[in-house]
Amino acid sequence: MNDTIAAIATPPGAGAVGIIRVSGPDARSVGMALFHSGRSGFAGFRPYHLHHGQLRTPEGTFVDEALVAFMPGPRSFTGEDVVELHCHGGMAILRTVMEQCLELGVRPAGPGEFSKRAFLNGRMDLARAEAVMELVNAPSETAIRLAGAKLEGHFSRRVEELRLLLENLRVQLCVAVDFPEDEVDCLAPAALDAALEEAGAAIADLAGNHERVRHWRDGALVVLAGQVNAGKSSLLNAVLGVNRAIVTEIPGTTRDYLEEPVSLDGLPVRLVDTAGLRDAAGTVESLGITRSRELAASADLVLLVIDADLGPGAEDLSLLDQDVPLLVLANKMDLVSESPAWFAEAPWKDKTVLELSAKSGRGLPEMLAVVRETLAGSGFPEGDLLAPNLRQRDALVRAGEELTAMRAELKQNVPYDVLGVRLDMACHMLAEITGETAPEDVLNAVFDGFCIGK
Ligand SMILES: Nc1nc2c(c(=O)[nH]1)N(C=O)[C@@H](CNc1ccc(C(=O)N[C@@H](CCC(=O)O)C(=O)O)cc1)CN2
Ligand SMILES: Nc1nc2c(ncn2[C@@H]2O[C@H](COP(=O)(O)OP(=O)(O)OP(=O)(O)O)[C@@H](O)[C@H]2O)c(=O)[nH]1
Ligand SMILES: [Mg+2]
Repeated sequence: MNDTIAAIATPPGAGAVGIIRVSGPDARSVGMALFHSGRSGFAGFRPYHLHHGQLRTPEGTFVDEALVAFMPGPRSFTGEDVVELHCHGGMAILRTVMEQCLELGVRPAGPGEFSKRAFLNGRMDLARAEAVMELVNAPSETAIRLAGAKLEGHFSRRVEELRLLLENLRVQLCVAVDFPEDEVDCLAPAALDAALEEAGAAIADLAGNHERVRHWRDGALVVLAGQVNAGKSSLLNAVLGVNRAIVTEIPGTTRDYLEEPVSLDGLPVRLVDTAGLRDAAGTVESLGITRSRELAASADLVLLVIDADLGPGAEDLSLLDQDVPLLVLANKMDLVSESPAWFAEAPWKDKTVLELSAKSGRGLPEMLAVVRETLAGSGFPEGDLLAPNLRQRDALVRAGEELTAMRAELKQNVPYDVLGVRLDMACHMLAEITGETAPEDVLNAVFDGFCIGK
């Protein structure tokens, strides 16, 4: 933490502007060494101001025209001195500037190292650092809102509340151990059990939000499956409004699956077109079909596409055996004059069968509305804005398990001082969420998942 780090903070590729961030004790001097102001009166960086000038090598060779900002610690993103070099956004330029920084003794930052420094310098707690990354990776507007609430600290505050609740209980437990004869103030087993039940429910509720908002946060996996030639790829194209997938009248056109993000009125969906199912297929196609089946099995919703005119086949029936929500799409309705007879036959008569035509677009909006309704129910759960990520959910679950175990042991008259150990453990798990106490391996696991420059 005593050295100075730098990284390209903007994505690779050409852009209008590309930023290199430098953080650490030498940030200012590195900036000063590279920067040359055009102004005669320039006497050094003014904090939080953008200075216009040139970046040059020590030999005086021009590297780029740039804007440079200096933010002195501790009032900076990392809490250390920070210099930002706002260059032109070209990879060669940014690499050259990076090389100049390294010449000056700066070390290239590892993944998440800026955020890790911000955390270690007390600029933000662990859950908020993770929220920054969740914000960057947010696939939808709703995901932005979820990450935003976390970044603002609402989630951390709720976890803190719960931890204080448990710590308060811990104190009462200690008092009861130390003054067993003082019956008035001592925590009776029934009262302890009730308190544990209440805290456990609150923790479980918060943990449950992870799953409740999953579709909104990550996007639901919706898989187009069914026999060859049913019109799966045509439907993908119709939904996207562009000819993304190859469509031909030849059965077995799609071999590899194809995933595209779609927003259904704000609900993010990962729509996947798969290789059509059939028996007699070549090696490549068979491998594709295996993937189709795997995808259908892991989907949040399968859209079973059936050629309305030809009717379902054995492969379509095989998809019904899976324990996955499924809608039947009777495609090519433009080819039939009325609802085909197979609609009324088992097992199809028990299924939701939506009539549509990828060709004419008929029934498409209705189908998308049903898909959205099936996945999202009544809409975004407003009360569930405090959504733990996987790591945070697991910590909550483990804290909850300690409370459950405590209640069982309480029933078996396990002494309070022994129960106290479990309560300590539950508090510790909650403290790991905000990073109040977090072992090095927890921190590394969190920040290693970040990108370089973050
Ligand atoms: N150019 C640039 N844009 C950026 C960032 C950045 O580092 N650089 N950010 C990086 O992720 C995000 C903004 N997050 C930031 C959070 C805190 C501070 C900061 O300097 N805080 C100080 C001073 C606050 C003030 O004076 O208002 C502080 O909290 O004490 C800067 C950026 C998004 N945009
Ligand atoms: N008339 C009509 N033809 C359609 C419709 N949808 C698709 N087709 C035609 O059906 C044929 C197969 O369409 P695809 O979208 O490639 O079918 P697929 O299910 O992706 O086929 P595979 O990739 O082989 O599994 C093409 O000739 C399409 O033009 C429709 O709604 N009406
Ligand atoms: Mg296809």
